[in-house]
Amino acid sequence: MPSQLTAHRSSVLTGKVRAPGDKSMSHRSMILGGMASGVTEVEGLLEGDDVLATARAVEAFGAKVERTGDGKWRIEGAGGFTTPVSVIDCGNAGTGVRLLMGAAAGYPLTATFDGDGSLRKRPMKRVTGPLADMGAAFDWQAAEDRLPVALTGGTLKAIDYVQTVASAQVKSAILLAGLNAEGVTSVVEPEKSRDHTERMLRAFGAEVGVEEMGEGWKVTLKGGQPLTGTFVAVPGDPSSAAFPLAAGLIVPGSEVTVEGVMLNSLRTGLFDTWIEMGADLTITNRREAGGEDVGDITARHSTLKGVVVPEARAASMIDEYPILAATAAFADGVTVMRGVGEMRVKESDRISLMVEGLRACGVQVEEEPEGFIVTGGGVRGGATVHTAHDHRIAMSHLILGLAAEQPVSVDEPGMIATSFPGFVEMMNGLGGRID
Ligand SMILES: O=C(O)C1=C[C@@H](OP(=O)(O)O)[C@@H](O)[C@H](O)C1
Ligand SMILES: C=C(OP(=O)(O)O)C(=O)O
Repeated sequence: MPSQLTAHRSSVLTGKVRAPGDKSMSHRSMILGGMASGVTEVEGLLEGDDVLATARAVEAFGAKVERTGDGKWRIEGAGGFTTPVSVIDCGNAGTGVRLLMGAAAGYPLTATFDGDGSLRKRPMKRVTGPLADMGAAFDWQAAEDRLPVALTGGTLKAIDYVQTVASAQVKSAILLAGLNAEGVTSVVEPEKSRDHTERMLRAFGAEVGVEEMGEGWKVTLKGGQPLTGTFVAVPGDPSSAAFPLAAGLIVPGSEVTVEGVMLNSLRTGLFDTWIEMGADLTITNRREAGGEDVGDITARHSTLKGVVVPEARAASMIDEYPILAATAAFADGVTVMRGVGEMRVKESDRISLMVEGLRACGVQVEEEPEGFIVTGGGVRGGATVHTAHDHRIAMSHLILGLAAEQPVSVDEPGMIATSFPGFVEMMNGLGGRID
């Protein structure tokens, strides 16, 4: 991958593509496969750097992990994790490290978790706090709340945990630890976050309870339930499908179809928002695959208008605000994105980097502590955008560049491979010009 990539104004994008496998489900299939007894076969796994780091981690914890074909993996779990011989390096993946810490906490082992420069800046206490309440011990190696950290797991007690901000990573870490805790663990969320852990736990043979509570829910899990290896078919990632679809919406004359996209309603907030903005987005061939709703999505070039995104929708599209902001730059009027303070603790401070990048491209943007407001109406481009090691910041600005007046460049494009290997080839195959 070159040290910089540049997107040029492109004429028309057309064609059908398949999104890479869902990142959330791919991490979970590896981790649950490693915790389970017996063989788990996975199809459609996202072979991005984040998930490959999780695969290596699961192997280090004692499972046999083998690639058997394109996106096809076989995991032979040992029915639990054992002490690894070296540091567990989770690379760039918040999901990987947080879920792995939860999974590891319930076994009698010691492990040190680390990650790259971006992951070392992200808060970990949101997960280690509740895990410590359950009985795990944490020793911060450099600074409190930051990787690297050494975990000592063992006998855990169930907790009842009430989240203030909905986070699937926190919920999942607690549930995975709860699997090996004494008693019934519960997690209450103010709004519903993605439920892939709950669904996959059931597929591996565990019972998971769900009780509706206002806008959110309470998830319960009894400790001591064994997991048995199973078959997991991973559908296409809606968070990745968002990029070619966005290009279809903003490049005049375009029609882009992404096939096999997961349509779990806890992941589709962006598509709802685009439709409210007037996007010509159609879903066909709805079906069920791998325990999830799946469909093909077609995006045609559209005249978009600005909207106020409901704050309650944040959890269902938290990773999609950067690409929403890029499309909002081409809309008529103002798009208001609030209640998204969590964006500041992702691979980068995504609010501040989107504000900086869009402004450099001539877009009017206002920054708020927990959100940002984009005034659309055309994009000049003609800038090199700093991505701070963040794949979604890089891809969002490259898509913006396909419809901007002047080219848009991004630094550190190698990070795109964490979630979307083949992104550039896919976009160019549709008729885009990224080089
Ligand atoms: O559980 C998951 O797979 C994820 C949860 C989200 O994070 P939070 O739980 O921190 O909101 C999301 O941003 C991340 O990309 C994937
Ligand atoms: C936030 C993301 O991932 P993670 O938290 O796993 O690093 C993302 O992919 O946008």
